[in-house]
Amino acid sequence: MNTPFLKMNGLANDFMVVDARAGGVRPAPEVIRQLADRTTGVGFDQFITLERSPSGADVFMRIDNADGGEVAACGNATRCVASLVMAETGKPHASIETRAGLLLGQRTSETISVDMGVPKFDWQSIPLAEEFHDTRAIELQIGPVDAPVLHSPAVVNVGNPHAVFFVDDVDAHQIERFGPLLENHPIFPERANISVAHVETPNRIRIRTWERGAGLTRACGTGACATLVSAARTGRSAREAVIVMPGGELTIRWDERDHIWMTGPTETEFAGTFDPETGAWQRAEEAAE
Ligand SMILES: N[C@@H](CCC[C@H](N)C(=O)O)C(=O)O
Repeated sequence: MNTPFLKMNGLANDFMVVDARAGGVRPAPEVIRQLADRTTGVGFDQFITLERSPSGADVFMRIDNADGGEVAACGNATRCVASLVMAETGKPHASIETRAGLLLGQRTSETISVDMGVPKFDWQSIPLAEEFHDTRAIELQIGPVDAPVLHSPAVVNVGNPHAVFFVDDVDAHQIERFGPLLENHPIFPERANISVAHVETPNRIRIRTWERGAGLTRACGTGACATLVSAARTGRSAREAVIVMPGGELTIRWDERDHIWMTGPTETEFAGTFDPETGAWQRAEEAAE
């Protein structure tokens, strides 16, 4: 049980972070699933491994969902990693390489801002299993054909695939029930993250997100980014808004260069050690007793 880790979160969307640059080891998928369990494991939404960047960025961030599947983007974790790198280097900025591309983070007073890159709207980039020329509202619905519960989502790739259903009340829908159905719908060959969004004002949107590979989370950074660009491109919101989630608020801005900026807090909860082979773990303070 000798591999150190940090337990961190961004608005209660939480992560187990391991530094492989310092000898840490990324466990096998079945051990990640075991560690993700909130009763016997550390409990988290994503497992984050920091590696040396082959492209000269400050760090390469590898992302595994709680189900053990590797994915290319994680907004809240990107802020947490940016915070760690800036503390390490003493610089007010950080470059983070991911499978979705190079992301730049910067400290802004008490929070962290990250340039999450440019959204992709074409159906092949989401990706979708069939051609849709207008991805602002695709033909997908849940419920009776003549009275669908949810329908016509906007879809976008912000480093990962998202579907956003615009509704009048995000708490009026059983996202725990329809989330898995939509996440695994055949229209999404790589599955998808599913959000319901209520545009309260052009600058304030409330969302709940069922995450691919993690389920219902308290916040989703890429979900917030996907929602903002989908609301703005359909004329429902401005290009900057506060996104309100059960775990807290993010400010998302879609700038004039088509880049999405995400700003919000990060938190380090505790340190610990674990065995990457067995999944045994303990908090640092327990080890000190
Ligand atoms: N919680 C993350 C999203 C993590 C990955 C997502 N579940 C996926 O599978 O694409 C965020 O804050 O963006």
